Amino acid sequence: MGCSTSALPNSASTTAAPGVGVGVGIGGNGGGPNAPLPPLDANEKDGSLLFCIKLRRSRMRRCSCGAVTLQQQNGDGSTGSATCGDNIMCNQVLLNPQQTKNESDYEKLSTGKKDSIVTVAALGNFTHSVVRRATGTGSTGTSGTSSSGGGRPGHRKSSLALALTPEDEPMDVYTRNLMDLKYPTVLPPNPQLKALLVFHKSDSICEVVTLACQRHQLDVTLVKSKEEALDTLQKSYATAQCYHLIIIDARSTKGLDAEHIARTIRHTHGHHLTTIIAVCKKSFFEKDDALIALLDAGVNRCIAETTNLAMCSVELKQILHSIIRPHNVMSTQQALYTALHRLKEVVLITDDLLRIQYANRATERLLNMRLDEIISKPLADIFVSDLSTISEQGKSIKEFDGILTVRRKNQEGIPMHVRVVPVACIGSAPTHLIFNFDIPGGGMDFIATLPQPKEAPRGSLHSVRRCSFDVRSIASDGLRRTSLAKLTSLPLEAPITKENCSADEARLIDKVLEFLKREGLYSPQMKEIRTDDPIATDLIGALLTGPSVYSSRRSSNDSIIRTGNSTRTAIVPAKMKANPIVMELLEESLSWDFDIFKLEEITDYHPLLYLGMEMFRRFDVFATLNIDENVCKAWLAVIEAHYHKSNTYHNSTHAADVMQATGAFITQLTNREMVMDRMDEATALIAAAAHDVDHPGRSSAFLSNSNNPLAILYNDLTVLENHHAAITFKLTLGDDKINIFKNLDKETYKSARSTIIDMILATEMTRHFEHLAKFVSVFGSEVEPRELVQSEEETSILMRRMLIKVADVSNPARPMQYCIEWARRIAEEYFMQTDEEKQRHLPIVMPMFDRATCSIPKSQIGFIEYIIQDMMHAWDSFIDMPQLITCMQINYSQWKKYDEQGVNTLADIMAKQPPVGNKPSNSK
Ligand SMILES: Nc1ncnc2c1ncn2[C@@H]1O[C@@H]2COP(=O)(O)O[C@H]2[C@H]1O
Repeated sequence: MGCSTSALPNSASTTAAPGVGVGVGIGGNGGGPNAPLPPLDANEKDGSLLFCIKLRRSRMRRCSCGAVTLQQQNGDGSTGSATCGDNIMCNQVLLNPQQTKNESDYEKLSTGKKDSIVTVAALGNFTHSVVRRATGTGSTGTSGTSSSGGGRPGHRKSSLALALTPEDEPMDVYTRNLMDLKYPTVLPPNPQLKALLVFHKSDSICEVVTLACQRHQLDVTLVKSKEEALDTLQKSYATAQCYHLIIIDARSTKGLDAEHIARTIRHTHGHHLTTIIAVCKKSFFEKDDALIALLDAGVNRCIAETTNLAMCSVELKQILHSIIRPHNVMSTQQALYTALHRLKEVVLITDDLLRIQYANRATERLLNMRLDEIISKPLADIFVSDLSTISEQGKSIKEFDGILTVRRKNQEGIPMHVRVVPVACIGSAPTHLIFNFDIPGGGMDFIATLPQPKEAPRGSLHSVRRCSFDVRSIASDGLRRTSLAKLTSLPLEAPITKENCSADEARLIDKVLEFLKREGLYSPQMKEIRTDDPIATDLIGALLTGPSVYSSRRSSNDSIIRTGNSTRTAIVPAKMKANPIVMELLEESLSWDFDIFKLEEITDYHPLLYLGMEMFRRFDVFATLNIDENVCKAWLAVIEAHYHKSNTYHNSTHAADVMQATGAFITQLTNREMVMDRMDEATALIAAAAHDVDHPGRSSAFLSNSNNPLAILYNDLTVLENHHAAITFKLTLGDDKINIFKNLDKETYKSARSTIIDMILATEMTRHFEHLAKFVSVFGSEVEPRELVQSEEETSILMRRMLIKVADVSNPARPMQYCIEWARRIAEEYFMQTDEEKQRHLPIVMPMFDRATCSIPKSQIGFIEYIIQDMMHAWDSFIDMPQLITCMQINYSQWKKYDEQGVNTLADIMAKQPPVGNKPSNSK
């Protein structure tokens, strides 16, 4: 007789009968009473499998961490307690707290007669030796039996069932079938294990350790110093390899400082789950201080030196089973946490006292708070509703399901459908409560940070909700239905249109159109520039036209670009977080009415550094690039230092402003479930931060007209943007301390670089209409985007280009007070260019931008009408940010009013403004 075993993989069901005979059955395949254990397959070796095990109670003990472990059967027949291996996961755990279905498991174990036998279903990494020790059977004494009835034909049997001798007492049977396993686990990785041996010299001990590793098929690398060890680890990290086991010679501090090495490794990124073993002198085990110091430094286990290969091999085997394998299992938690974090649904976990222990990204968005503002807070702080029912139900392990009102940071209350699931991680009382939020009716509109104007007609947000970023479906679904009319009515068209033709011909024409589009046939004359409006003509002409217009004019050999000064020193404020005013302001850093000028002021003209770090943090850029925060900080500081403070407009505040808009757009895209992946977000933010770096405060046309070396270098083509992109990479790659890309693998780096360059080049205004028209024709078309462009990647490129373009010139769509300040800054910069052109007798690129005569309102009206308006409508239709349109319209009306009132000069306009730094009037 024996146990019937599970019919399905990774699970077991038992129907153990009283008085079962000695038996070890695997997969329900009958073995004779003395049949040897069949070998475990790969899954069984490394996976977390459900085992059905019958055990004598007296051989079990409860470990201090709450798990039930085995009592070991020593070779001499005595028993010893199985210990809780490394305080992370119990050694030879039979039932660990997370794996028990309910508390009765433990009760059954602890209350039955001392020597009765229980059958437990345990999820773990058991091996034959563990099982043998559990049952007290040696390799010869075990025999396999299994019931024939338990397994379903056709299914792989992977559970291991054990039973004790027939003379054992009747069993207090606890039966568990596979359905009891409520939550499936993620199978851990099953890698080829690699060991790094750090031995000062290759003596006999080192040799034995090496042989023992090889005996267990470990791939061994031997190094002789701390530096070599760290270098090897660094290299392995960069090539996505890893060492699972590091064995350090700790016998003497003369050769190697094992404690220091262990501590350094433990603090190195990616090594929190690496198993570190110290080989110590036997004498160390007589007093504990040296060993404890090693363990405190992060060593998992200290083993005694030996020249006996068998002993060393057994020791290593134990380490493989009891530490490395559980570590592998634990590493899979990262996958679960990532899934949880990326979930669109709001998930929040509290402890039993309702203090928040975990919140995913969706929670941050819902509450409009950062993680560090959420974690550890009492739940009552974020709920308006009374939580006593939840507490009560939680205590009695009952789920709660009801409507509660949650309070966002701005005190706005939102009624939410909340489900609360209590979980007991240790013992029987719930230790944690899992909160899952829904909006009644399913809407997610609460996430919008600014009020939506009533007049903006919108399709339901549901219509554009997607599980992942899929530009094609966005275009074919929400965008097309809600805003197609608006988009297609834009005065932008492909050069050829299809009329009166068959569907096949139309498709062919579309293909041809796309081909033509890529040849850059969209031209600046797509919108006629009114000749009676000289300011608009000047500005728009200068922005949209390439250098040829001016190339025939006279030039000068002077250069305005300061060359040879590529290593500006960047000052990184030591304690960025220390300034509470900055921190408070940055809390709003994703709002469209964010006050960038105040940030400029309170950071002493380092807005890019502060805003940049905030954006990098909010969008997990450190993790995405696998880079230390300090490298990012240094990078931002250097990039910021290469923006020219003397420019009134193209300085680091503009870069920070564009980065802020980029962050706001990414958030809005995510809110509408058009999710960019993490690398897309990171590259977009990097491109935004660097897109105008080292801008000389003069236009490309000016550089061409003045024979500036950059214009010569880039043949008058896209001069500034080429320079911004090139210097970004020159600076970044030129100094390891700021190289934010250094940990990316080759392919990822290549792709990130190409995206960043493409985005920076897209900010060039001479191709403005080309980019806009492509965007509109792809995202506003009746035709599926896939038929218009070659790949999803191309569609995504069009979207990213438009994102940075809109961010770059979003100032006319900012709240009025900011819009006016930006207009002042750009006008001042244009005036300075005109001043210099006059002074140096260069062609005057925008004669109307003369400080003595210029009408600022007219220039802004022209800029909005010709450049901004269509683009904002197209972008708003795509991402649904009606506040862009609202602000733009208010600003436009204001410029019109100023124009009518004859308020023209900068001085007139500024006299009418409240000082910047106060909240704008049209932001809410
Ligand atoms: N408010 C504005 N008024 C006029 N021109 C602007 C305004 N904002 C941006 N621009 C121009 O648009 C250009 C976009 O690319 P750049 O940042 O290189 O340079 C910018 C300015 O020349």
